Amino acid sequence: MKTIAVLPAGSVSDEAVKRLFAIEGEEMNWKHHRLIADVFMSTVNGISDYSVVPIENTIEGSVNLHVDWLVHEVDMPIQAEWVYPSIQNLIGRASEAAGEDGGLDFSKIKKVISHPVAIAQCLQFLRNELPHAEIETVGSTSEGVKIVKENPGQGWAAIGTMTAAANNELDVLSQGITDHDNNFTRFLLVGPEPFTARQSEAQKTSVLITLPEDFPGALHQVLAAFAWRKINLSKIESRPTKKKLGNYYFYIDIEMALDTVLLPSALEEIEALGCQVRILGTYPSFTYEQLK
Ligand SMILES: O=C(O)C(=O)Cc1ccccc1
Repeated sequence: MKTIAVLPAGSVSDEAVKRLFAIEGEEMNWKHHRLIADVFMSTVNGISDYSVVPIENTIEGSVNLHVDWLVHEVDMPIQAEWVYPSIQNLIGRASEAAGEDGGLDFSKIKKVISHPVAIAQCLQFLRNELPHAEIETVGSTSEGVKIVKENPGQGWAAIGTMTAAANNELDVLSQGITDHDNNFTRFLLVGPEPFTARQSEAQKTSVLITLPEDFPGALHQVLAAFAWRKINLSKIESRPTKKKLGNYYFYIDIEMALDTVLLPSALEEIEALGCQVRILGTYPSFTYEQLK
């Protein structure tokens, strides 16, 4: 039985990983952690086999804190990626937000608590509907819902999943409040062993490339090494190396497994240019449709 470290029950991550492992005959042991740092450390310390990391969102783009953990704090390969919709809801007590006319009056909600990514997904809603409310960030959406549950009578609300609302016996004050439809999150499964519970034709490899200093056109040559081999890149993003202001590495997702001849030769060519190449993993990629 595999042990999986993930944010608390009822979080988007928890719902998402249960979808990935909804396979007949697979039994899992879940370890819930309040903070993403502890989710990572659980596998680093050998307590869990895999950690679940929300890495990118349709609205927000990369979750930089999580990318940085993956790159700077731990050295664990990515073993799978999958996509899961993140549907957010305003959760609280209808009795605390009751208007004079019997409907809901959001002006009675004094504070909204949630994960920063969930707040970012609902900014317009918050601006339009609860402009007066204080915003508080916590380690996960489900933690916010739990805090609301434990503090009745305060006029507090949380942004979270329907599962978290049900788990905590709270009311859904507004359903589906993200500013854009089609709001999906890409999750990574990281850990020492390959993920073999499901197969996918789509394979990806993620690498970090650091360019040599004082080499005009280096990025162009890196991209050329992929381009002339017709290797598809699905993402390229620069992030600070944290060593010196203005120094960056490139985080690149390649739509190909590392076992094909083409990709190792492209990476060799890039190293020959004087670039540093670090492989973050080569792994299967699952769409939401594949997991339904
Ligand atoms: O806080 C959660 O529920 C998470 O799993 C992190 C998150 C938050 C918002 C969108 C996707 C993941």
